[in-house]
Amino acid sequence: MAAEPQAAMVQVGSPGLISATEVLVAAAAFCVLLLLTQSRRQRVPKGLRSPPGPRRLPLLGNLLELRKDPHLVLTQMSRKYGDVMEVTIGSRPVVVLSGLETIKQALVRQAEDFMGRPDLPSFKYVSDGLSLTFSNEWGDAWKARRKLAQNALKIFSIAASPTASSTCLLEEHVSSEASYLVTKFLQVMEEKQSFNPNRYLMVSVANVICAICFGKRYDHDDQELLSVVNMSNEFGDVLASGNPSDFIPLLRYLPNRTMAAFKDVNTRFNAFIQKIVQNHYTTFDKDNIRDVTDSLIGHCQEKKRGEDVRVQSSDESIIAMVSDLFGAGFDTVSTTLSWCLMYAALYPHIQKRIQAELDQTIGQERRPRLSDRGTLPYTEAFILEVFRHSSFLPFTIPHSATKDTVLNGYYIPKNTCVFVNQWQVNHDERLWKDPSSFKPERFLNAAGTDINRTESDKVVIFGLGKRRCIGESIGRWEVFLFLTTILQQLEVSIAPGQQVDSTPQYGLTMKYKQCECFQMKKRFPTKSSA
Ligand code: HEM
Repeated sequence: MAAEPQAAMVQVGSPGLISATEVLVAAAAFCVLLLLTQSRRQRVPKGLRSPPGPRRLPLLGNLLELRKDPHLVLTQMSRKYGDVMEVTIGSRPVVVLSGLETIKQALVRQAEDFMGRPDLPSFKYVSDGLSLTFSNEWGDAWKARRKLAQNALKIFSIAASPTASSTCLLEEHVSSEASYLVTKFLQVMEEKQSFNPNRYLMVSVANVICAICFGKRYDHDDQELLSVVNMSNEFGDVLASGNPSDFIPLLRYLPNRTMAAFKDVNTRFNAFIQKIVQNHYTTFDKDNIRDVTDSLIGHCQEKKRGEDVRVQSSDESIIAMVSDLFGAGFDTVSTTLSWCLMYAALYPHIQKRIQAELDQTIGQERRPRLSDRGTLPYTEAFILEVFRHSSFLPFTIPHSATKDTVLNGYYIPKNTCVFVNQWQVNHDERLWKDPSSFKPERFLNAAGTDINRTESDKVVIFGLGKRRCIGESIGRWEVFLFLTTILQQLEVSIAPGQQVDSTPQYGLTMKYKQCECFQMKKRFPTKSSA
């Protein structure tokens, strides 16, 4: 017997079901959308093509396919459609870039064309739309603000310390936080059989960026700081590439708990930063610039007196810049370190090799220094492999085309949203032998004595080009110093009988499922902590 046609299910006029008018309106809306999509496609200039991509459903586009682990799904699709492909999320076309060479072509060689940010609704909530990172602004004023933030950050982190020229402020902050962290881990181990180190990692790393930006540190039990660092997951869920609420306009008008929670998180986060910045304004002394916040306030006041209106920064934009640096500065570094500890625990033989290198090069008489970088090739190779294998930032923050442009022969109209798949590059079989295996030695030269720079340059985790992370050096240095300080003193393992699930959970930064399953043990009896 033939199946009943779908339309027969619609009981015209009966209460609670779809009325004939509604069916007609829906059909009309569908046709308009279809026409809009068609007209978009017809706008491709003669001789050019739109990027290829999978078939899409009306209204939803490819949303259903991208619901879970979009970085993996898009990697799979790129094998079929190539390094420049187009998917549709809701009704919005998104160009997805894969392949190291294609990504370099877009973000480095055609940097101006691809340096924009899309006007996604969630991005507008961050710092009330003034964020350096998420606002869809990239003109001269924005470039000047990015430079300003970069300079302030450099002066209060990696530039030589004014008190001790052989070191820098970052080294001072990280060394003391890392030593405190080791003591804290050991204290917790005295009370528990096993524990979750990530809470302590997050506070220690947050304290480093707090010291740089605000000139202050918090206690590990400080409730205010804990509530702020705990917001990072809520940020990461909404700001991750492909969040449906950003792409389906209808969802914005429905009661939407994720977006409501996101607004609330932003309000609380802004209030935290605003309070600190206000306090800096009250105690500001132009002859004693204490930290990044002071430096930005000083610049703002100077510009108000000066005539260079083009790069003037408002007080609100200062709060936004500080929020960006603080937000970007702790979640990324603490997530890297939490992956480092997970890999060290999962691969004890690799951990032992790092410790042998540390013992041989540094010994136990002194703590690791930044100047030890370059003398610890295996440790450096391990960190590179953690970046590559976890690819915990699977996509950069979404980009957008700043003008109509052409990439690899494909036409990409102005304002197209662009996803850059870092995970794909770091697992591309064309670039890596056995990409799913965790093997730090892939980054060593044949003699095992140095990093093979050709290999290390293929890892993409900080983005590339004009939007490349402005905290890259700080991030790399912090990870090195925290990790070496921890592994020099402690043996990290998974408690016997405990199950760990190290599957990354999709987000702006991917984390593994938190567990109270780590054990740490002192490697040597206490010696000097010089
Ligand atoms: C391991 C540590 C880190 C990683 C893996 C990382 C990675 C990234 C990535 C992938 C982006 C986006 C690039 C793009 O959209 O193309 C980014 C942007 C950014 N990062 Fe980082 N980051 C790290 C640490 C830091 C630190 C420590 C800071 C500040 C202290 C920082 C500040 C920023 C800022 C302000 C942006 C926005 C740049 C822009 O939009 O122009 N990051 N980072």
